[in-house]
Amino acid sequence: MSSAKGRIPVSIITGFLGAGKSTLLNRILKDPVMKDAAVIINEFGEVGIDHMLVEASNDAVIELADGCLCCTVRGELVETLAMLIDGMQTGKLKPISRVVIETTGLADPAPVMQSVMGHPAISQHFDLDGVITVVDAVNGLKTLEGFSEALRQVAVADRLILTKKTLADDAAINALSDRLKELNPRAAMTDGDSEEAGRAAVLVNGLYDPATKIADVDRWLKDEIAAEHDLDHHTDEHHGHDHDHGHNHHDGHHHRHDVNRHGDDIRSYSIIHDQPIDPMALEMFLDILRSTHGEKLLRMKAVVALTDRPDRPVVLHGVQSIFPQPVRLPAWPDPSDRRTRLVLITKDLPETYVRELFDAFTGRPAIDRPDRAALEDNPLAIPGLKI
Ligand SMILES: Nc1nc2c(ncn2[C@@H]2O[C@H](COP(=O)(O)OP(=O)(O)OP(=O)(O)O)[C@@H](O)[C@H]2O)c(=O)[nH]1
Repeated sequence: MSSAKGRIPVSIITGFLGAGKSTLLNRILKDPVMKDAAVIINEFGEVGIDHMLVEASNDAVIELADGCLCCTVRGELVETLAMLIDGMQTGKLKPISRVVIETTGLADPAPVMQSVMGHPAISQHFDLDGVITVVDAVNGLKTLEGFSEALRQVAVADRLILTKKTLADDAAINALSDRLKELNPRAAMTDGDSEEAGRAAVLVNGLYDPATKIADVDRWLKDEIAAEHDLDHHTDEHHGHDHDHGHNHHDGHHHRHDVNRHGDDIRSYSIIHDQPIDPMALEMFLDILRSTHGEKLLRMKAVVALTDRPDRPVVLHGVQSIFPQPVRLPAWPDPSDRRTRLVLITKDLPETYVRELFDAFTGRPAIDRPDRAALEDNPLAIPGLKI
């Protein structure tokens, strides 16, 4: 298992065409903290002018040995990241504190996230810190209705930044905010006009505080925040599946979030389990989920208690079928809360299917459901697999 020590956080700034990504990036680059950051403008091979619009200030750029000032690169992201590692290892580049990638407006962020997380050589050096999605208050709602890329950008975000609020009326802003909370109740929401939006701190959304390298599971999973939202709006939707774990933050731990009203089926929910899990059972659960429905798994984050070392939780995250090597934490960040917590964002994948699969492997019996032994024998035995 890998550790976070010495790894470089990578932030992805995404958002639909014209939402304000470059404007935001320009502001953030003025933060002195960004002086050792590398910026990659991901053009996906298109001829783009975005890189010319980023006013890289002297403080915010990496000096390459050949005198090239700004690491503004088009082309393959993996090659670019590999080039950064090579540059640092050979001393041609000074150490980079952070990488920021700005995607094109039409990008599905998943391949960008996978480039950071899925490549063995790259994921050894870089950690996906988070996805920051810029949403335009004027056009955001329409864009979400018309473009699946925009939906995905919002669904996988760790933070949403709402721009152009001065150009929109309150009713439109409220409608958009509600929709964003439905699609992604766990994302932190930042006002694009605020001072905060222009600070490098908005890029910090990962498991580790880059300064201390200490894991902040609560901030990363944000399941408690989402739970409040769920309880506010969907108190009648909990199904009878809760576990007694001795915490009283909220009554139920399985949060159904129905966002079907626009015809999409993006859901965000968490699974909580209070007993340590057999590592093999976890592996089988993930293997089946990935191999049968990987493309529907927009994002997953988890902290898991395993039976082999229940005192040292394992952290994992994944995008579609790509899961980097899990990280073993030295200890539980909050020793009073040793529950396994999985947060999933899925598209067209019924929540009950994921729950039943998890329950089958973690040994919670049910009369009408195959258990782990039956699934290992025949993974197709799980009901709903043919969805
Ligand atoms: N009023 C207002 N205008 C904004 C704001 N953010 C961006 N803009 C304007 O919106 C336009 C598009 O902004 P960009 O930063 O280029 O947007 P982008 O997302 O990088 O655009 P693409 O790269 O084309 O996808 C520009 O004219 C900006 O000046 C904002 O918060 N308020």
